[in-house]
Amino acid sequence: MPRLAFDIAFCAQLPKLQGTVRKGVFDAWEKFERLTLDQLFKDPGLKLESLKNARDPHIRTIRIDRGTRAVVLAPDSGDTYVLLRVLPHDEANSWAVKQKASINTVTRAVEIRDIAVLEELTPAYERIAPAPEQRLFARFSDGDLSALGIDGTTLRQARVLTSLEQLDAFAPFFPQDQREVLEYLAAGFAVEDVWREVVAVNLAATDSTEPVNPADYETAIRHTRTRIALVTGSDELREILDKPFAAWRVFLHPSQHRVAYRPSYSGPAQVTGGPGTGKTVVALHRVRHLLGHLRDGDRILLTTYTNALVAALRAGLAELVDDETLRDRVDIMTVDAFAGRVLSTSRRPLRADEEPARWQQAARAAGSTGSPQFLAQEYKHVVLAQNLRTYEQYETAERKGRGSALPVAARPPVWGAIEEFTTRLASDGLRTYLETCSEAADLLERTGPRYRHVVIDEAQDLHPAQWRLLRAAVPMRPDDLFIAGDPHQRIYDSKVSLKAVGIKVAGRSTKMRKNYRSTHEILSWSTALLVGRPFAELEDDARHETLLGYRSALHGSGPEMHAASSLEAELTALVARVRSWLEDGVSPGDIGVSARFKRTCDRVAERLSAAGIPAQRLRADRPTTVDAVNVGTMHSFKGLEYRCVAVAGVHDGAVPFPKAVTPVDVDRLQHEADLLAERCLLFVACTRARDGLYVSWAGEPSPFLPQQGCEVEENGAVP
Ligand SMILES: Nc1ncnc2c1ncn2[C@@H]1O[C@H](COP(=O)(O)OP(=O)(O)OP(=O)(O)O)[C@@H](O)[C@H]1O
Repeated sequence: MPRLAFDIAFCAQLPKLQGTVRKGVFDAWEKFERLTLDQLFKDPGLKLESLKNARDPHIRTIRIDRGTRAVVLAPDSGDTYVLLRVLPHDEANSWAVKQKASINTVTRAVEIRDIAVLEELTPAYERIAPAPEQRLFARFSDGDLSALGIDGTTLRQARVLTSLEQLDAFAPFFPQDQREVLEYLAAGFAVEDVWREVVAVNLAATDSTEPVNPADYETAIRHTRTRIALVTGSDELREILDKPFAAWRVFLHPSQHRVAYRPSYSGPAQVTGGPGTGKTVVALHRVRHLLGHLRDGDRILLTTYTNALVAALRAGLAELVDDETLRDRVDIMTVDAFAGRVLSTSRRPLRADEEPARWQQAARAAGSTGSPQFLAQEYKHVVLAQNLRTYEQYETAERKGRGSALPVAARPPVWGAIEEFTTRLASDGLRTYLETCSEAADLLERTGPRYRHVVIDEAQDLHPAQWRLLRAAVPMRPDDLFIAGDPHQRIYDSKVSLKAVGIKVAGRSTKMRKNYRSTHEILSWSTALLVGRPFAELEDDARHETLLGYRSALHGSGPEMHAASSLEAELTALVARVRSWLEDGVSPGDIGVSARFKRTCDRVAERLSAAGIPAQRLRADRPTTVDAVNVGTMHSFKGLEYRCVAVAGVHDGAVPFPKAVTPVDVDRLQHEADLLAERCLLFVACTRARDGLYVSWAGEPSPFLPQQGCEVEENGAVP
């Protein structure tokens, strides 16, 4: 019986396709289910056409609706066809004639390459290439490359390349598995690592050790589980077409699948990786896996840093686990909310803006000369972080990570101020979030854990007191903690390693390197914001994390910069940018605008609304809306994503925000950590973008932005 399968590149197009086109795809799939191959070829509605001048006779097109066609792989053998792309009529034809399908004899998967473009590019690059020994892949032998699945044609083409930029130019046209191998090698990985990271994970999706038959597409399509979805029923297809989120459910990359669905980990496990590498997706799948093995009475805590992310996780889990009773066995909340629930306290959490005055009072009462900022940091980063309860403990405590000297003789008044601060809070019916976490951890350490598994997303910003609480929430057993995080996205001032809080993940840690969210152009620009800065690992702060091999398979236009002469002019240009995204068919809910300050966000939302563009401030319980542009601070954008993102107000004096950076004379190390956190904040805001990124400022640009080296143009655009 014929079948129509779907290529992952088509799924990536889905969010942008009109409803009528999706319906056309559904109808076409149904015809494949109903008709014989012979009938399909004769069907007047489908028009399964071969193409004149096609580089590969197996690449054909079918009609989807008036003016739209799908390009399909229609092999000679077997009766499974693969829908590769859906495009306007002429574009579909001109793309289709240039493509060639083949079966990778090492990974056993089907690959598609733009053979016409590759053949056109190669001689031009060959002419300007230096001597062979100076080229990009000179250090790899033909044998090594062939063992990794590079075929003769790709080998000739790859051999002319001399730089990463040239590889980037070729990459979108190369066959998919071979492209990945070349990108890993170019990023500095050894042949064995590439085998393990790319080839072996793809092979894991196959079930055969027989020699590969390069003409047997039926088998190869089944083996291409990382890129081709075989849809089993109309409900499944409807779900994929209606909820793009469902698409990655089908296409969980083998490296993600391996981590999420490993039957069991002997202890805490960790997944790290740059923005958009699917850490949240993996964490959600892990919850799904654990749900399948829960014993009676067992529960799971799925926790993260902000309320907006809680809402996103809740929505994500609902997409992934249909059974409501099963979902009810997962508590999804922030760590702070969990602490509040454990303590069931009626004390009100202290607001950040109330803190300095209270520290001032406490210092005065205790005769301490420490500034409110110094005392607050001492309490947070030394006392609470090390869980110090008595002056004797504090007197001898190491102040690791602090950049200010505090001789033992100077400690009594500091301790006095801290005691004064906490006592006054309690008597006024107040509490700090971290104090609550610490007290909740004490309680659980006494009364025992509440969960069988704890899964943590955005783990990089958690404080040691929060870690102590999570550790106490689950017994030390296999599969106790599953941790997802990225040290490059630390935007708060806690810098703690898992090792320091006694959580050992050695041997159970995986790093994701492939970004599924942003285009290569957005990603490389954003990554450059962090280049050259040291990032301590989440696992062990004595070791450094890198973004080596971090890459995106998606291509698109690069970020746009806009320099304005005043805030008014900046807002006018921003409104125009948002309007042009809308005119290009982007829906309002797919657009996010972020800024460093709430007041800038208010101005942006007002200006958009005044221009007749629906705009809404992000709310903790509703991270995105479908019918309005989402406007929020850079902090509130953590963990979210939008098709198009504008980051406004990126001027000197705002990014970094001086008040968020501890002065050097208060604490040198904290000063550096705060500056880095501000830099990461800009990185986080920019990496929320999938297809379009726009960054603007008025006056002097943020020193974090790459040098613009130009005057503000009349229209403000930076060339
Ligand atoms: N295997 C996959 N194939 C296609 N898309 C994927 C895949 N895995 C994840 N995605 C998509 O990539 C995007 C980023 O995923 P996710 O939010 O899990 O990344 P993350 O690593 O948690 O990001 P961040 O750290 O920036 O918050 C999402 O849109 C997700 O649906």
